[in-house]
Amino acid sequence: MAKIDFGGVVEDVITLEEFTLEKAREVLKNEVIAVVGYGIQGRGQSLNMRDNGIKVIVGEGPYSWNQAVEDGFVPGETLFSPEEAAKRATIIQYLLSDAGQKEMWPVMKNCLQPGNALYFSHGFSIVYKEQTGVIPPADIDVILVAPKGSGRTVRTNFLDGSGINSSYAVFQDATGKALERTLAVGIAIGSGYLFPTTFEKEVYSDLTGERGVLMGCLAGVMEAQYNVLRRNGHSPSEAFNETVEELTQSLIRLVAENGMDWMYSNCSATAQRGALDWKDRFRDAVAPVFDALYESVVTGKETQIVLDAGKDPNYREKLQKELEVMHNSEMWRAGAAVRDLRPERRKK
Ligand SMILES: NC(=O)C1=CN([C@@H]2O[C@H](COP(=O)(O)OP(=O)(O)OC[C@H]3O[C@@H](n4cnc5c(N)ncnc54)[C@H](O)[C@@H]3O)[C@@H](O)[C@H]2O)C=CC1
Ligand SMILES: CC(=O)[C@](C)(O)C(=O)O
Ligand SMILES: [Mg+2]
Ligand SMILES: [Mg+2]
Repeated sequence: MAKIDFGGVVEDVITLEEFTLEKAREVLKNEVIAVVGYGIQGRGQSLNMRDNGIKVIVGEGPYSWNQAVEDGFVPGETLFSPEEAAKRATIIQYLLSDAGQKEMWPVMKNCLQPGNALYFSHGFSIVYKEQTGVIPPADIDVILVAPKGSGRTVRTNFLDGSGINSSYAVFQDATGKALERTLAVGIAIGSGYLFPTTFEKEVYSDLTGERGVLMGCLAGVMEAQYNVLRRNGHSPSEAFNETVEELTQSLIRLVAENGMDWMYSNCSATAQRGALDWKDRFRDAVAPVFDALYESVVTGKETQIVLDAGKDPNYREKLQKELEVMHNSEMWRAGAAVRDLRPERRKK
């Protein structure tokens, strides 16, 4: 394992150089991998494995069956019902939605043979077992590889050669081969490197991150700034440009490239002075919200909300409506018009 110094803390990382794709193929050569759930992650991970020369079958219900067929999975050969796929496999990648994993568990647990590996991309089902009832038998491996990105990017980064990083963990090692299997599948699904975690650490950090900076907080602070500009007489295009477009088209790219101070040092002295002065005020204003969020994650309130929502047969429809409200808001309609004006889009 490579030892990498992360800001003064030395951590282990598995790189592609030490666990090569050839090694992953060797480890997996006698395994049959079933991806159960052809959603955003299931699709990205199974297509990458197939392209990497790994034997993979898909288990899916009516929801994304046609998508799997379109992607070249053949009913009765490489595409089955979730139950049938799980029965045929030695490594079962359980990639139904987290609520779906709970619902299907009574069926799924009867499909598992001694020596199988049950694989997750999230610690949800295992860590919140009191809520989900997902308690695997003792004679199988229970492993995790969690790509740190959308399943859509798991696929597009693979196709453009950039890869994605993932965390990995072993919860239960029944065969003595759990770690080797984990790393092999991690590389096979297209991870550029893998860093160790536990199921618990993964789920706590993931639920916090997506509710926080990555999605919830991001959308919230953008709305707040857009609204203040609009209330003070700025046009939608000006408010959107100053809140979102400049971030995604310019400044966040500099952060991605070389860090926050790099972005700051490529902005004006005026901007730097003000941003440095306001940064701590924003940090301190949201800190209590982040404390409340972490608490809500650890106590299981967040996962319970997700599971309760999943029980509602009309939930998908309701979720779609909520996203439509966002889509149809002035801010994001202004955004669509701004995006259409990007020079590279107008050329097409
Ligand atoms: N979406 C993402 O990019 C990421 C997802 N994950 C994790 O990967 C796993 C899969 O997530 P997604 O791909 O987002 O899932 P998803 O929400 O797209 O659902 C995947 C599939 O589950 C099936 N499904 C949903 N509810 C079901 C039910 N009640 N019974 C039977 N099947 C049902 C559907 O057929 C769907 O195709 C989850 O554990 C998630 O937390 C991890 C990293 C990122
Ligand atoms: C993409 C990802 O890793 C998330 C945001 O945690 C998720 O989709 O659950
Ligand atoms: Mg995540
Ligand atoms: Mg997540």
